[in-house]
Amino acid sequence: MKNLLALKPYFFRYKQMYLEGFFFIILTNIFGVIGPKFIGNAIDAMSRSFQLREIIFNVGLYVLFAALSGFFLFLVRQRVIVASRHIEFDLKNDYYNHLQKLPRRFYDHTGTGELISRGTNDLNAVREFLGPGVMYSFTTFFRLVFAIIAMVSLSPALTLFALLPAPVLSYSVYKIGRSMQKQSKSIQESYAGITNLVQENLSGIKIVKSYTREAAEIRRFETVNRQYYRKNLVLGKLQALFFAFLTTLSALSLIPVIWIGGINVMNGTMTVGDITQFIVYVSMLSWPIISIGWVTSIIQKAAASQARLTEILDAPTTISDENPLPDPAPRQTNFSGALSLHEISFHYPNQPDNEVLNNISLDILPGSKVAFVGATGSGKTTLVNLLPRLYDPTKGRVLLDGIDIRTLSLETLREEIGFVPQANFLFSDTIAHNIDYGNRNPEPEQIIEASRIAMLYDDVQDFPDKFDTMLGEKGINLSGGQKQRACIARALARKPEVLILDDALSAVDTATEARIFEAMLRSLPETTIILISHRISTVKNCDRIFVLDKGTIAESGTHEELITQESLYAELYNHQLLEDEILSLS
Ligand SMILES: Nc1ncnc2c1ncn2[C@@H]1O[C@H](COP(=O)(O)OP(=O)(O)OP(=O)(O)O)[C@@H](O)[C@H]1O
Repeated sequence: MKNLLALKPYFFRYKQMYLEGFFFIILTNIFGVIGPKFIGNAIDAMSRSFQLREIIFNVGLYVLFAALSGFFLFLVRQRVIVASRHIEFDLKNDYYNHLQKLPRRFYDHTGTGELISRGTNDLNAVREFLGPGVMYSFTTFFRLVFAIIAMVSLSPALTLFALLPAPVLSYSVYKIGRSMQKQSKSIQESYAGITNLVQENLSGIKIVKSYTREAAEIRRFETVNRQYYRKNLVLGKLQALFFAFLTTLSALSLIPVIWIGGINVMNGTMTVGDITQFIVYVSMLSWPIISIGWVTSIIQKAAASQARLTEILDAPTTISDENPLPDPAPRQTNFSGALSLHEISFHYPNQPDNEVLNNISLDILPGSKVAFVGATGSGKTTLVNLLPRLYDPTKGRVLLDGIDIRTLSLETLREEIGFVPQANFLFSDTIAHNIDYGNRNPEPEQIIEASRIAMLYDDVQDFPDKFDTMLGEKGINLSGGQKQRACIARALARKPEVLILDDALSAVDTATEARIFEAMLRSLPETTIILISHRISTVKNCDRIFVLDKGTIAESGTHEELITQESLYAELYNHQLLEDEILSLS
């Protein structure tokens, strides 16, 4: 239950609507409970002498009160249900905003399907509480209070008999409701599993097809879908039992009323009209009594869902919040792009025993072009991920122009760094929009210049709508190399001081990669460029090359210096020379 306290600020934001809603709940119930009095009067008028005018008058009043009750019920829904829709809108926005701010490491261990399911299913469960849950809780309370007052005024003893089955009814509803809620929770989890599987399958559909795994994927889907279907069948059975049980029990509760009420009429202590009125109250009460259990299960379901949402909403948003330094450096606008790594060590949060980087120290001069090479898994990507603070080092410091990057705002830092990761991504949008993605005020010249440097410009000229050509689902598909060059253009369009290219041209052949990089190095004399590549031909013109081996810097120097050392780099170089020779012979 205390999970729901997280919703307090939202309730306060719409308190006016909720307060008006509560006021209308009181009014709808007052009119609803007074109405049956006129039915009683009309029946008594019939049994005394058939006074048509009196009957019409009472029936008219009953209709008027029923209409007033209905009118205020309309206003209740207009306030409470509408307020819950407002909160749902705000919650959805807050959830999505939060997802955007969560650090990269959060996504390492949380499935996309899981996040989608929480943002839809769980959020719906919370919305049900904020709307129908709140509305029925208060309606139940006031309906019970007013109806019982009216019943006691007619006959306290009969009221007692009428209410005898109420605790059993409510408790049973609560118990069945709990089983239903458990089942719903398990269904939500299954649904999250299905969403995850579909999302993953569709993202990797090209792999599925190239490995002809369609049949296996269909079987995998069928298995989880069957689980989901079976769980829903169980829930269906529980619901069927629930409603059958309720109808029977509420009908049974009329037996003592008719029995004792009949005796009272025969004794002359009550009129037929009184009994009729009483029976209307008893049937009027059966829904509020049932809804005590129903509302309880809505509240429990919402509490469980809110806990799942809070888990995400409480995850620290920016990486800087996790590790703030005491005195943030003043914002600096002109960085030169000098980088220093001081005794950096790093392990991934989920693998504390696997030191991926070990006590690395190095300096990168402003405007210099450096490269990291090394065997796969040696830690190159991990190392460059520390520069825009996708992760923070577990030990040591990274300095940009002598300033510890943890003291800069993430926005300032990331504005200075253009990053082209290994796994690139383009949106289903125009080429121009994809290139100016990171810019606030994109200029067409900037897009053209960036695409020229990334050697994409000529390719774009061949597309039907040039830079306005749509990509992806609604447009054309780029080749692997074109995609990579578009991603490089995107990073360049921001005019960063530091440009990181992590195996960014692996999809083009060796000669083209070397040619593109050489041109890029020449076009950006002032930009600090950090290259990661497996190809020596690409990195050999860099000012400095660092060779990583099992998370440490094994060697560093220029290409000429390193090949004379006859160590790792030289070995890699000779190996690639040999490969090239074999290729040229074949
Ligand atoms: N998110 C992660 N969580 C846990 N371990 C990781 C994660 N990412 C990478 N690793 C591990 O860190 C080590 C270094 O990986 P990294 O990607 O930095 O190597 P790399 O030198 O860039 O390799 P490659 O040349 O294949 O890209 C590997 O052992 C890898 O399994």
